[in-house]
Amino acid sequence: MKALLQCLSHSPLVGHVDPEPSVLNEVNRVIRHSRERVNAFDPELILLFSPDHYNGFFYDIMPSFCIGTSAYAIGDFGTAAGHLKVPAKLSEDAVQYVMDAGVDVALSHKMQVDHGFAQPLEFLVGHLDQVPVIPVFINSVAVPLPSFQRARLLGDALGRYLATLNKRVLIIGSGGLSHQPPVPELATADSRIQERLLGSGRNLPTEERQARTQRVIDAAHRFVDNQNTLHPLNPEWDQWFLERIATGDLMSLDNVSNQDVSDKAGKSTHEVKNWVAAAAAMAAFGPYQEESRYYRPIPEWIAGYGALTAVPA
Ligand SMILES: O=C(O)CCc1cccc(O)c1O
Ligand SMILES: [Fe+2]
Repeated sequence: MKALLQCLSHSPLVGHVDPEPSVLNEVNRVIRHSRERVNAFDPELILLFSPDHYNGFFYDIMPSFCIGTSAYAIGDFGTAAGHLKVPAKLSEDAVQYVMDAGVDVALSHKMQVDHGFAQPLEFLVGHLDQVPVIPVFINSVAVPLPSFQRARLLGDALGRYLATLNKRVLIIGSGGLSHQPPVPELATADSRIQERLLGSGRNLPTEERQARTQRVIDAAHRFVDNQNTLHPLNPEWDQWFLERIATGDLMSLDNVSNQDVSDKAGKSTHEVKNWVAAAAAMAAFGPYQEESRYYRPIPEWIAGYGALTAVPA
């Protein structure tokens, strides 16, 4: 087997605001099962699609997509900090391949990433530097956003690139599903936060980092008490989306409009484009089939929380 697809929601609230033990145990079993699956597959290379939450990408220059030849995780919310093990030459070749395929992806020789990248690596392989990983950023919060179709085409091009390498590749899509945590927006932020979104947030002083973390934690507690304090989770939308990914029905997602997703499922739901890109990359190896699926709305984590594993058909 040449490729394994693992899509997984992330939330930095894991360990900070947890659901009741029965739910937490259930999710931990799902994650453990996925980790065992990954371990059995024994990947030689990981292709990791993830968003960022104004920790590494800002409005000074905001690309739709970016591939890193080197990446450093900041360790927000207590997630793993440090350098990812990035195969620089393969990442750079991937950029060229994707450009030749018609998707003008950005490149970073010094990519700063957050829990979106670190959490799935921790959960699925244990460490940031365990297995070589090509990190791919998809802008999922800073409007204007790329479309579902472009995310699919990015994934397809990267999948075709990977298929030339003749390696066992684990393809990870990190993020989603329906959710809208309190991420600031440039249009409505006060001038201090605007400065942050324009780039000064790249290296937040400790107290500001703590305040930012606490603000999200407080919002999660309020959301658990009253699910109208943020955009409600949307299990129906999530299930519909999961079915599209599970069945490889990716083209039909091309017609999903960004406005519709924000309205129905919340503004951070665009993170699911990382699942779309990952699934498209998997499909470049040939037809795939779902192996396992999990879903549960978890207000404590401000997340429609899902996991989906697929293997070649
Ligand atoms: O870092 C932030 O400010 C937002 C964090 C955040 C919260 C809940 C679910 C997520 O998927 C997420 O990324
Ligand atoms: Fe996120």
